[in-house]
Amino acid sequence: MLAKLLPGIEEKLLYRLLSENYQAQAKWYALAILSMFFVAGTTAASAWIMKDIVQSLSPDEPAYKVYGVAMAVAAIFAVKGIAGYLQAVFLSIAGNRIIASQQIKMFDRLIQQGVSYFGSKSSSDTLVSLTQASQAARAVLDTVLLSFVRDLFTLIGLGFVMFTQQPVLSAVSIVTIPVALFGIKNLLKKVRDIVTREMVSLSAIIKVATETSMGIRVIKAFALEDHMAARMNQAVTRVEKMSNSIARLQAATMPMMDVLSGLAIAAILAMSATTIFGGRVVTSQGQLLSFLTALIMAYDPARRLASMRIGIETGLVGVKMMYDLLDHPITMLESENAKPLPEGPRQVAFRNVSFNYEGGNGETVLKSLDLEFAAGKSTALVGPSGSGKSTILNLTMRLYDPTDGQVEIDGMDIRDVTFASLRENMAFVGQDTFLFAGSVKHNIGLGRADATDDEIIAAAKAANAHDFISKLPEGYESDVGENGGNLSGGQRQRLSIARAILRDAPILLLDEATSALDAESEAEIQKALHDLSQGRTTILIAHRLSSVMRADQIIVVKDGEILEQGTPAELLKNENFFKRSYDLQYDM
Ligand SMILES: Nc1ncnc2c1ncn2[C@@H]1O[C@H](COP(=O)(O)OP(=O)(O)OP(=O)(O)O)[C@@H](O)[C@H]1O
Repeated sequence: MLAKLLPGIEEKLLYRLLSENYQAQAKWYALAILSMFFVAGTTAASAWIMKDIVQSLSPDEPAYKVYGVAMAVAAIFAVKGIAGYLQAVFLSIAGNRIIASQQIKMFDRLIQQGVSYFGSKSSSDTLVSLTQASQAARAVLDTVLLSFVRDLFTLIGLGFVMFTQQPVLSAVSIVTIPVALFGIKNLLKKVRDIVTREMVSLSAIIKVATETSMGIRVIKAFALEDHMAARMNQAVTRVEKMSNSIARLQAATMPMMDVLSGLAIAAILAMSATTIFGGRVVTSQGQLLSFLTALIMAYDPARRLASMRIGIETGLVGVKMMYDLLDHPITMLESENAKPLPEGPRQVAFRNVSFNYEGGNGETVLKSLDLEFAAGKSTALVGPSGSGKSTILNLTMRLYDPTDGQVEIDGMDIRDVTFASLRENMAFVGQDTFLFAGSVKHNIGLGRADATDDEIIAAAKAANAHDFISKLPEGYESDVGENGGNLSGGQRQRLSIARAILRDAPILLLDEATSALDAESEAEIQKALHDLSQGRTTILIAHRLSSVMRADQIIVVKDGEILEQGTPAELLKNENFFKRSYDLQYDM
């Protein structure tokens, strides 16, 4: 119904926002609405009582009447004050709950999304949705409620006072309403467009800020300070401009309403001296004062009601962003019939797998691959940069689904396996080691939720990390800094190896797991990883061929196809890609 009263507004969006949230916060909204009735009632009463104040001051009236009116005035304003306070508090409680619940809902949706979703959306847009959009949802609900309940009922109350006191003059003042609405309609057209552009610019500010914080080393090394400052300046200026435009549009309703009310009051005053049907329009001073007070008091709620659509339009831009995020189809769904992996040796196989990235350059990254990673054995993937090695690991972890064919573990299509079971069975160490905010212990402990302190220390020892951790100011309790910024690349890598060791999973995936280590540490960790890989199905990617030589099997991938395959010794026997790379690296 509301949407019908507000033609032109995105009805579905508004209806959905209202139906989902009013129900969830019904108690608080009911209390807020109840308080609003009191605010509306007491506002009308405070105008009505003007007549009694004037009349009670006449010398003919007895003193007790003056006391009575004085007490009534005190009571009306006390109730109005309390109701106003309660209305604001209840509305805020409901509003803040809505912000919190929408943020949680959005994050739940976000975290369920597959990796491809994050590739297609910028992190700054996501941040704007999480912060601004939920605030916008609250603002729209507040506007609708305040305007439709408090302002509308206040106006009805004041209109009642006006009509009962001065029917003819009230009829005259109503003439101004269509004029005001016509003016507002013209302002509305621009609002949505400007607010949308403001949100985009806001996202640009966040993007520059995040990039500055993440890439500060590159910025300093290449003296990009001015470049970044110019980008920030541009984004900030754009938001400033948009905000000013919105403020101008919103404020434009004020002078319009001011002029209209001034004209109405002047016309009414002039008319009060007029005679209609042989009698003066105004019969008593008290009634005229009541009427004028009601008219002046009606100004604010009328202005808010008139500009309500601007407020709603502004907020709905954010609400749309919020629903875009909430409604975005989950890009990686667990199958309805998904089951945990049964006991098994954990052989991994690619059956006729083809794959290309959505939003990639359109080229097929993996071409009808048939691969077998023997259970409990280690297989090294070798090949030129961009040949598809990391993509093979991505598909093994089911970060993406094959475009064609299937990936199997012990003969079971991994699309039929629960995510929990799939992840439980795998440990991964990548070239970009990511650490989370918190202590060293916390970061290693993420490998297995129930790990004891002793197990964490044992994993750190196995990853050759215990010595450097012990030298940190607070040992295992030391903070790693944002994305491990307090640690060196090699130290971060050792922590992520410790995390994988702790996980103790039957399938081990290593993507350049030792790339950030110096030769000495690398040799030690190679040994640790080699020990770890014993009895586990291990797939490792390494550029240094020394790491590869320990593998049971080598698969050479080029342009998404298998070029060569065999044990290291077998491959070295013939003239081939692997042999040439080997000779080049060892300068033979
Ligand atoms: N998220 C992605 N979106 C689109 N294209 C991608 C994505 N990740 C990789 N690619 C493309 O897929 C191809 C294979 O990349 P992949 O990372 O698997 O190669 P790689 O053999 O592991 O390379 P490197 O040895 O350099 O790490 C490349 O052409 C790359 O540009």
